[in-house]
Amino acid sequence: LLSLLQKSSTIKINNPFPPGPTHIPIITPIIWLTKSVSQLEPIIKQLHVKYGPIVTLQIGSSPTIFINDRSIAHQALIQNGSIFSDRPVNLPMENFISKNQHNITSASYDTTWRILRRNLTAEMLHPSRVKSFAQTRKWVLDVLLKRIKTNIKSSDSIKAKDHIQHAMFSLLVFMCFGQRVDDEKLHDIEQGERNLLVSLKKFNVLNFWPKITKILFRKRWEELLKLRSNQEMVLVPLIRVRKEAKKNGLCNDNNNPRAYVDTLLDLKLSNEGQRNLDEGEVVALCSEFLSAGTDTTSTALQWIMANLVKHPHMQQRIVDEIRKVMAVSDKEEKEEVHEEDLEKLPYLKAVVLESLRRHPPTHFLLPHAVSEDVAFNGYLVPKKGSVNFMVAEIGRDPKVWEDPMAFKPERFLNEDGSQIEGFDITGSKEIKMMPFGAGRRICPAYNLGMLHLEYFVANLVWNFDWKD
Ligand code: HEM
Repeated sequence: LLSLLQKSSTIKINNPFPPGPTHIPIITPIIWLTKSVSQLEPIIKQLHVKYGPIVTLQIGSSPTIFINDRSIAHQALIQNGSIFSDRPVNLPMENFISKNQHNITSASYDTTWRILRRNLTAEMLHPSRVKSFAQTRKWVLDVLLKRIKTNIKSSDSIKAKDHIQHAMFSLLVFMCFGQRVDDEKLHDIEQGERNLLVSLKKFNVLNFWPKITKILFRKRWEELLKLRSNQEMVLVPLIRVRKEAKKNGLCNDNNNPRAYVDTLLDLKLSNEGQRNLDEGEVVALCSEFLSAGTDTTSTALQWIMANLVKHPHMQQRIVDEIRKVMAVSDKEEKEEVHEEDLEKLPYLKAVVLESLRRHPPTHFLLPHAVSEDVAFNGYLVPKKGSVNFMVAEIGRDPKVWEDPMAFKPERFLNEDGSQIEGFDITGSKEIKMMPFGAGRRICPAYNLGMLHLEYFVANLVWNFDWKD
């Protein structure tokens, strides 16, 4: 199964596409295009059973290759990372939203991507920067606990999902714009983001011959323009407020940590004549920050809490672990589990990891692409097309995980309850699960994501008993 990666003009002639279902031009590509990701997933699983670990589906105008084997994923993303780290060319409507791929998620694997990604990792995700938002996390936690308490007073049951989403969104909005916004504004921002994301599929038709379809489907095109301008109407004032504050030297003290938008306003694109980002590009990057960081974390948090409701003894074990670390006999004695305490809570971490393995919030990565046509495991992976990885399947490989469908945090612990040494969530030596991806395009915020999950889960179980 050794990957023989050839790069030559004979590749196309000598290597077929990976196998897949019969392709009937125009008809099957459109059928696949109309399916949502959740409709496609079971179909692709079946294709893997029939054809093996690498399959092709012709979705729309280009082939989409799916890989469900962890070793082959490692070969692609780590061993051949420099080739498999591109993104497919954006469809015209995606380009419209991402400002011509001027954001991290959709940028080609090139200098612009490097500049934007380095800005995020160095300026926001460096441990010292993450620490500067500890007060913000505490504030968000307080609001979350208060909202749940108020909810409990007025009703027997709570809809945890709404509270969790609200918390994650307000946290990311603060990190992005450096200010607390009221609930009404928060709602407007969230709606603006969600409406664009949810309705993207509806605008698919505009990707084909846009010049013509924009006229034929004029209403739809106008609707997209409206959604984009609504988003700008909400985000631009927040950006301008920060611009003014920066001019007046009001940003960047201890109570006012450097926000993501500050870093974007300072950023210079060295590959484009040292120009600054324009306002539309700042909007696109802020929007990416909010959408990449909120739904993923809040979905993961909901899965963890659901598992703790289902397994009360695990919830109790976390509470006992916290009690020991905080050296208190009763929950009521100390309200907050501090961030510094988290590293002393191996069982908590094991629960979080097990939930990310068993219920990764995204079942696929973002689509990857190769930077040139390559022969990979005897197949052609064409430059024009995309490659994706079955994240959920890979984390449930029975060759790595005994009884893979069972929820067993102990997998991540030694017999004595301590953390197993050397488990690497980034998969650089070996991929055993990949909730954050792997390789050069791995989620740059995987440490921040883990911190958010551990901090909020610890405090949610410390403050309340969660029951069905
Ligand atoms: C539990 C939380 C999170 C999970 C499970 C998660 C998962 C992922 C996954 C699977 C990818 C795709 C990797 C690929 O295509 O190979 C990704 C990319 C990304 N994530 Fe996250 N993420 C989380 C939190 C966050 C947060 C909090 C932020 C920002 C503050 C963030 C920012 C990004 C960005 C910018 C990318 C694009 C990276 C690139 O294309 O180079 N993520 N994430």
